[in-house]
Amino acid sequence: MNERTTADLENLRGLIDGVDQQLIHLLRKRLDLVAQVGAVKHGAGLPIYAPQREAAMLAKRRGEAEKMNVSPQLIEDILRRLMRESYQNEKDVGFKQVKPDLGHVVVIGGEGQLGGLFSQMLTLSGYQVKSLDKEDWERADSLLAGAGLVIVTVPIQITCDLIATKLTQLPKSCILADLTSIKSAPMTAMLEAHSGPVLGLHPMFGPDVGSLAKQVVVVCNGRKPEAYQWLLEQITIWGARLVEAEPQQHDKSMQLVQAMRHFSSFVYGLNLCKESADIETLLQFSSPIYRLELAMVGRLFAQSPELYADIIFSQRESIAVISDYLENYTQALFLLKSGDREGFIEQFKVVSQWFGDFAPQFQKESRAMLQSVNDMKTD
Ligand SMILES: O=C(O)C(=O)C[C@]1(C(=O)O)C=C[C@@H](O)C=C1
Repeated sequence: MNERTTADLENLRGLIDGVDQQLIHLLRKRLDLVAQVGAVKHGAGLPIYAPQREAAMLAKRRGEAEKMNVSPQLIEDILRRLMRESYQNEKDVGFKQVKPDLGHVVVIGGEGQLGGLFSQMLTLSGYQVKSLDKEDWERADSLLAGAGLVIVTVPIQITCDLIATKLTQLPKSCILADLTSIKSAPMTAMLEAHSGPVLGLHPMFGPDVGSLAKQVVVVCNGRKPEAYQWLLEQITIWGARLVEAEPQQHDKSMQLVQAMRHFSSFVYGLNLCKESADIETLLQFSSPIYRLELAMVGRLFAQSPELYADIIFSQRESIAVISDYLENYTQALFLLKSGDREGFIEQFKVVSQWFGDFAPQFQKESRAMLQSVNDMKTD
């Protein structure tokens, strides 16, 4: 680089630094305003996530950006990232307490990760939360006495047994709820053990989400829904979206969404391990989609094996779903072994048609994800 080029670059980079510094000031200003919005919402009991406001704001900013020859997608990406920050910050202000006269809440398994998250959200909403874990059963009677809500969030294999043996003497008006990732068996157990209000919940997210904004919670109505409407409202104020489902319908979907998905990720990892694949090399040659896929599989093995075993082994019906997958794999492999390229293309077209409009929609969504993966690269 000659001296002139160096000087020009230095000058321009100095100006860019100035603009970026102004951005930081603007971000600070926005965060302060969002904190004020958070306080107003907290007072009024309004949900942290305001989809209509977001849609209207994004549409306006996109239009304004376009007029100034700035990519509309760029401003949308930036604002979406900023709003993620808003959810996090608004959460820390706390939430309106929908049911101040509830009495205390007992979270059975409160020291677990998901139990901890719900305990935190309830505490941020002004409830008195007591945790009942393995070592606390001796004092269970005193912990449970006068409870307005009991939430069960223990490993799946012990959930039903625990409900049936330990939760038969709850106060009549107490709400009994669970967060188990299957719903039929725990719902039956809860309805048998307790004659008061019963509610099945399945949070469709892991405990590491920063906030509940936009996250989905599946709701299975058990008994006396009028008694627990406040809890559903409370969860909505935390920003989550509620999706009602019948327990059987939910469990059937979970065989595909969870058991089959996690099982095939497990086998993917197992295969890489048995093939002694060199991850460093794989990453070196990886396209963003491969890196993302590897990250999705790899993240499984950073978590608890017991948790995944519980999810995969929780429904015997999953075996049929996973066996079907194996059958389809075998048939597809046969196409390859027999050199049936035409057969493969035929099958591909059938599946494309079946995906319909979702295929291009998923392509668009994944493009944004892949670009983020690429942005994260540092070497
Ligand atoms: O306007 C609000 O209600 C806000 O909470 C602020 C804000 C934002 O960051 O602009 C954040 C979350 C909402 O979903 C919508 C917008």
